[in-house]
Amino acid sequence: MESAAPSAVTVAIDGPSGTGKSSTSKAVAAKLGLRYLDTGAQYRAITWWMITNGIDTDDPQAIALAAGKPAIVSGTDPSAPTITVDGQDASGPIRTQEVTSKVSAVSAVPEVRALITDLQRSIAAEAAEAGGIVVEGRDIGTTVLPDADLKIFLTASAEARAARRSGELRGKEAADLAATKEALVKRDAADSGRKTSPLAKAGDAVEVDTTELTLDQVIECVVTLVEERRSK
Ligand SMILES: Nc1ncnc2c1ncn2[C@@H]1O[C@H](COP(=O)(O)OP(=O)(O)O)[C@@H](O)[C@H]1O
Ligand SMILES: Nc1ccn([C@@H]2O[C@H](COP(=O)(O)OP(=O)(O)O)[C@@H](O)[C@H]2O)c(=O)n1
Repeated sequence: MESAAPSAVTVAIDGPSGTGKSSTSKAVAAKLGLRYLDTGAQYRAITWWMITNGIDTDDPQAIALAAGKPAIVSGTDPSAPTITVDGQDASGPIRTQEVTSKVSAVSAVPEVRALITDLQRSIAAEAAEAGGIVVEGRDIGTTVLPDADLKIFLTASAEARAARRSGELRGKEAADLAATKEALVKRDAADSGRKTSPLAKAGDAVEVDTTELTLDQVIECVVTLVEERRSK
């Protein structure tokens, strides 16, 4: 007799920058045949659109008024995730230091969060019909998908996270370790301190400290947690 296909599963992975959310989520989704959504990329995309359209990113009212204008589309194949804004590939421009330094201000605007949250929920609902999804961000377990089957909250020391990030930047945009750490801690504080759905661990999330773990160990840990959840 053929074994039944595994039931659909929705996994929420949250945590601050550099804890390994993207790398882990992509690998776990690929291994388990799930879709993958990088919600940070969506906030970066709307920020990039604001900058290129001359909207003052220090003006929440101007951001709120413009928030509905760009069409942001995420491709959810974990082996080749994509992000477009008004049909244009935005995967490169959303990773610049300028976008990184402005994204917390844009993502704190409630109108932006409401629009992007709706988008995320519809992507997750569609994926639930096709095996499931790993969604990574800051407020997935607390706000976007409070009924997710499994919630993970990744942490790591600021030192480890800065070292990982500056390793990525080397040769591209010069950034020393101290400056990277300072920018990262500042962004954590902004994301954790905002009023509307701040970066936070959901009460029912499993916390995994990745400071002393390799990426492969983190992936294995999350795959095991998903499989345990699926077998219940
Ligand atoms: N456990 C780990 N040990 C060492 N490096 C890691 C680990 N997890 C992720 N990385 C590396 O750190 C960088 C940031 O990881 P990423 O997945 O983008 O984090 P996040 O999405 O949480 O910001 C990447 O270069 C990634 O390869
Ligand atoms: N669910 C989410 C995801 C990201 N964000 C915002 O988007 C920014 C960029 O997220 P990201 O996941 O690309 O950041 P990194 O972890 O890659 O540095 C964060 O600093 C938050 O301001 C958010 O507010 N809510």
